[in-house]
Amino acid sequence: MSETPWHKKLIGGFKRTSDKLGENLTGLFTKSALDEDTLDEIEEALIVSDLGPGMAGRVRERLADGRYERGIDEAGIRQLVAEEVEKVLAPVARPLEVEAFPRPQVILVIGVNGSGKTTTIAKLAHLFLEQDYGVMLAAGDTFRAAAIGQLKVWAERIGVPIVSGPEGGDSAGIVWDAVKQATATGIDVLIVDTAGRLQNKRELMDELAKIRRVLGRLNPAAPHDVVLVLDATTGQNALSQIEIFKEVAGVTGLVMTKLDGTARGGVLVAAAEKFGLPIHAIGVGETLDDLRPFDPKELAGAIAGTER
Ligand SMILES: Nc1nc2c(ncn2[C@@H]2O[C@H](COP(=O)(O)OP(=O)(O)OP(=O)(O)O)[C@@H](O)[C@H]2O)c(=O)[nH]1
Repeated sequence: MSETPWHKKLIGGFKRTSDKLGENLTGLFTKSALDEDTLDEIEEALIVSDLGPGMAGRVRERLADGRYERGIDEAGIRQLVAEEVEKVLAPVARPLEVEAFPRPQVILVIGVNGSGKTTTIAKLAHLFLEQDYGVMLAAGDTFRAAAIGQLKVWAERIGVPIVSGPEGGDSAGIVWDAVKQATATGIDVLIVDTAGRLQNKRELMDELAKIRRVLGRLNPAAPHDVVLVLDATTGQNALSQIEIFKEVAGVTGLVMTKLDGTARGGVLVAAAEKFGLPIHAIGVGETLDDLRPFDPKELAGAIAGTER
């Protein structure tokens, strides 16, 4: 495996998760036969590591199939976990591709405040710029002046145009202007920030529906992507957010952030297993280079702690 800075970051980012897994498994390794009690404890250790009941059950089954009659050590269990995690992540690992025709491809970014939405938009824009695409941002979260200001700062820093309006302005109107401008200037990707007021489901739903109607009038295929940003440090709460946003916004894919700051990285696997939605990228830090599409094998190794 290559020792790129990203690889180091990935391993470092998931260190807390894999350490926690190790902690939960400590004392369970046995050189004698794996009895029912030990299998129960291993299954439990995987569940409290946020990997989800499905994963825990499968690892247990594999351990119980007789092959490990003479026991298994920590490295052996980690290897099994890595294999099972890779099986779950491989089908959902799907980078965002720019393929809309006519351009621009419109990406709505949704998520609760504080999930890392603004930073993720900047990071995505940076990724697309690296691939030589023309990128524009739209400050569709007009609910808070700070959100507009923050996005403007990012736009300036990475050098992309941004369409914004005043606080309390009509977000659908901003999106309309942005699509017009993006089309006129040959932009490839338009990334739209949206309000994250999950507290008021009705308002949020109405606002997103209005944005969709406006977009649809300019291009029936838009929005091409509806990307939900999730904060991994919220653990199981991230799973209920997927449920709600799927209902109100028709989520097409996920980005999970802050995997560096948490021992709850396992929730990424639980989310993949429960919803099967594409996972476009993961965030393992605050800088622009900290968002990357991921390699399922590499990520599985980082989560299970087989790569250090
Ligand atoms: N450690 C870490 N911090 C992150 C990551 N992504 C975002 N953050 C930080 O999380 C905080 C919130 O991120 P924002 O991008 O402002 O989140 P937001 O969802 O737009 O939140 P509002 O601006 O409150 O709507 C910031 O301090 C970011 O630097 C990540 O992958 N890792």
